[in-house]
Amino acid sequence: MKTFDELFAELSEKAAARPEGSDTVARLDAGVHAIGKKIVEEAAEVWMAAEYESDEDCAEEISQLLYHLQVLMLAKGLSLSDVYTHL
Ligand SMILES: N=c1c2ncn([C@@H]3O[C@H](COP(=O)(O)OP(=O)(O)OP(=O)(O)O)[C@@H](O)[C@H]3O)c2ncn1[C@@H]1O[C@H](COP(=O)(O)O)[C@@H](O)[C@H]1O
Repeated sequence: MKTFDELFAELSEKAAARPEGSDTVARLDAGVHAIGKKIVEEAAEVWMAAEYESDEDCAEEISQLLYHLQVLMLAKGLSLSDVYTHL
């Protein structure tokens, strides 16, 4: 288990080190347009899970949406504080 901040730190390291076989690196290389489409897809899956699936499935979909939002933040060069300042 990891926190939002811990995942962001891990993904930031992946983006910098670009290890072989990293899904995150491949998604960053695909660009903002592809990442944005994935976010819309994951958001829809969160919605459907919330209405029709178990709480556990819904929580898993939410985790995936958070992951893809972090990938977009990295693609855009946004930090956690850039986002947190608006919370
Ligand atoms: N938390 C996640 C995470 N959540 C979601 N995903 C990706 O999002 C996908 C979920 O989307 P779908 O359910 O739509 O699955 P899919 O249809 O196969 O998705 P596509 O690959 O076709 O886009 C998963 O298959 C992963 O590719 C994640 N990929 C990685 N992480 C974490 O990110 C870190 C770095 O991962 P790597 O870059 O792969 O080393 C690790 O801690 C991982 O656990």
